[in-house]
Amino acid sequence: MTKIAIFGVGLIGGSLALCFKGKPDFTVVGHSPNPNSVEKLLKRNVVDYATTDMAEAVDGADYIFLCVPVGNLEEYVQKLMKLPLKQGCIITDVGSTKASITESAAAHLKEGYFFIGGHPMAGSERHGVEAASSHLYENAFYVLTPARGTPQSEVDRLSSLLSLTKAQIVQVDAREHDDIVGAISHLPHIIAVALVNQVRGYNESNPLYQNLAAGGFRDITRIASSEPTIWRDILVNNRAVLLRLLKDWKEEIARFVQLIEQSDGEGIAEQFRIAGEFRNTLPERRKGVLTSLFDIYVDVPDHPGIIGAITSLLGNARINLSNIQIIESREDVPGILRLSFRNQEDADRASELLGKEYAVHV
Ligand SMILES: NC(=O)c1ccc[n+]([C@@H]2O[C@H](COP(=O)([O-])OP(=O)(O)OC[C@H]3O[C@@H](n4cnc5c(N)ncnc54)[C@H](O)[C@@H]3O)[C@@H](O)[C@H]2O)c1
Ligand SMILES: O=C(O)C(=O)C[C@]1(C(=O)O)C=C[C@@H](O)C=C1
Repeated sequence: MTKIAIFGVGLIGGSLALCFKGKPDFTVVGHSPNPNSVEKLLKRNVVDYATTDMAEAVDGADYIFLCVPVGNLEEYVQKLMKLPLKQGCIITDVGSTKASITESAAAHLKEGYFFIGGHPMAGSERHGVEAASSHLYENAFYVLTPARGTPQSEVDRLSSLLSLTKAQIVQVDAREHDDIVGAISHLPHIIAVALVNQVRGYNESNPLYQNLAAGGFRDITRIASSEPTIWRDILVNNRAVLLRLLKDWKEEIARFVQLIEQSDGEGIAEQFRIAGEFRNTLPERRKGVLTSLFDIYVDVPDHPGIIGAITSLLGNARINLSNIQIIESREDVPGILRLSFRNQEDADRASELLGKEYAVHV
C-alpha cells in the first residue's frame, strides 16, 4: 500500500489528490487544521480520509505533499521534522517559488527522509478544492528542484508517482526556476492586477469602461482574479527577482512612452512584430486543461436553447467538446461562445460544422 498525505487540499493539492485517489493500492489522506474543511473534503470524496491531526496524516506515509501557501511551507517542514515519519519518506511541495523552501528544507531535513521541491506549471485564477480537477496537470510541465546531494533514485521515485498526473517532469535548479517563473508567471500577475486597478479607477467616474471591456481586456486580466493570500506570499517570497524584473518592465514601458510621444508608428509596429513572433512560438501542449487546448469562438444569437443546439450539433457529429464558456451574454449584445477541444482535428471539424450556421472565429 502506498500512502500519500496532502497538506492543504485546495486547487493544487485537491487536483493531486484526484490524480492519486482510487489507484490500486493507494491511500490518499488530506490534512487541514480546520475541522469544517476536513468535513468538506470527505463530503466531496477527494481523499480516502481526512484529519486535523498532523501525526495521524503522516503516520506511515510514503509521500507527503505540502500544498499550502508559500509563506507556510517552511513552518510545515519544521513541524514534520518533529514527527515520526516513515523511513525513506519523500516530502515535496507545490509552491510557486522554489529557492527558499529548497534551501531551508535541506537545512532542517533529518536523516532518512528526502525533500524534493516541486512546482506544477498549471493552475488557474480559481482556488479551493471546489476548483480541483484530475485533469489539471495533463500536458503541463511539472518542475522538480532537488537540492544538491539528493539521490537521483529518489527523484526518479517521485517522478514515477507524478507520472499519474500526466504532466511532463523536468528538473531545474531552484534559483533558475525563480528567475524564469518570476518573468513568466509572477510579473504577469502583477501587470494584470495593476492594469485592472488602473481601469477600476477610471470606471469609478464612468461605468462605461466596465461595459465596453471586451476580449482583449478580459484575456490579459483573467489572472487578476487570483487568490490574494496565495499571491501575497509568492510576490513577497520572490522579492529580489521581482524587483529586478519590474525595473526591466519600467524600461519596456518607457520605450512605449517614447514611441508614442514621437508618434513613431513604424517603431510601434515593430514592437508588435517582434512580440508576435515570439508569442507564436509558445508550444500549445504546455497548456493544462483549465486553459483549453484548441479554442474556437462562435457568435450566437441571444435566445434560449442556443447552447443546447450547439452541443447537440457537435454531439451528433461525435465531436468531443472539452469546455464551453459564454464570453458575452447581455441582452443587447450577441453572445460569443468559446468552445474548447482536446485536439486540432476536433476544433477544425467543429469550425466547419458550426460555420454552416454561425459565424466562427479561430
Ligand atoms: N493557483 C495556481 O495556479 C498555482 C499553481 C501552481 C502552484 N501553486 C501553489 O500551490 C499552493 C496552493 O495554492 P492553491 O492555488 O491550491 O491555493 P488554494 O487556496 O486553492 O489552496 C490552499 C490550501 O491551503 C490551505 N491553507 C491556507 N492557509 C493555510 C495555513 N496557514 N495552514 C494550513 N493550510 C492552509 C487552504 O485551506 C487550502 O486548502 C501555493 O503554494 C501556490 O503557490 C498555485
Ligand atoms: O493559469 C493560471 O491561471 C495560472 O495562474 C497558473 C500559473 C501561471 O502563472 O501560469 C500560476 C501560478 C503557478 O505557480 C503556476 C501557474
